[in-house]
Amino acid sequence: MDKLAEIMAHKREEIEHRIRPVRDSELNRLSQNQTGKSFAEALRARRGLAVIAEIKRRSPSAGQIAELPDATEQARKYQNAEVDCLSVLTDEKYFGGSLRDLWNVTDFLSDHRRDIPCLRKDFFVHPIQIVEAAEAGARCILIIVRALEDDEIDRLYDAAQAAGLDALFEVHTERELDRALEFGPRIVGVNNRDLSRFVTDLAISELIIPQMPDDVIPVSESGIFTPEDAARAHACGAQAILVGEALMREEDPTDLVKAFHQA
Ligand SMILES: O=P(O)(O)OC[C@@H](O)[C@@H](O)c1c[nH]c2ccccc12
Repeated sequence: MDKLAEIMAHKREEIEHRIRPVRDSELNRLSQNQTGKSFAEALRARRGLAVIAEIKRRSPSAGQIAELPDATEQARKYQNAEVDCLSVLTDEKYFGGSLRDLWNVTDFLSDHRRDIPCLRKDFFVHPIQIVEAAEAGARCILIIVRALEDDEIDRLYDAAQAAGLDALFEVHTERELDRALEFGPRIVGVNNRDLSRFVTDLAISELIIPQMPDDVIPVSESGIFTPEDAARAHACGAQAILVGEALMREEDPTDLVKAFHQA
């Protein structure tokens, strides 16, 4: 079994005991709590290349990246570095994150009156995870096209919209882009990393981003370490980059974020 299939199988099992029917009325109520910028608005507000900074302790491909007992410490660094959005990994088993991290981070941001929208980065399969995301203060969820059936994507995207959340559609091939576009996404990320084999190649963004229609916000994800990498992503049309490991490894990410913004 490839790694993504293994993670998805685990995720389906992990959430099984939390699954219950989720009504539109519940999602609509959640949408009323939201304040501040949406995820898409924050990306569009940046002139030049927007930066989505990820809080990630470890991953199946990189192994251990950072100890980080408290996710808000990293959120503070990212906030000071003036990133445009945050991505908080909430998967425990493979990435060492938790839903608690997301709650802590969004509490921290609102305590400091910082309007930085957060993505709940996890393997979404059921609308209950969208309820959890919205309750924890996320403004965006992730839809990994390769990992889901069409009817699951439909159900997740409908639920996200009912809850007032954006969805980042993640693709890795041209075929997956075509599939994603059927759903009318507003934000599409090209994962430069093949989640089945963990090979990373920026040429994947260079192939796929130019094929996106003008009304989507193109994001280049994974394997971006240097300002030159960011410039490559920007040059092929990315409006935003999603960066985890490179920023997690900086004692102070300010200079690197600045260089990414100017790439
Ligand atoms: O640490 P990197 O190489 O900068 O990558 C960040 C992000 O793109 C990556 O963590 C990621 C992209 N898609 C995912 C889906 C699930 C978990 C993680 C991911």
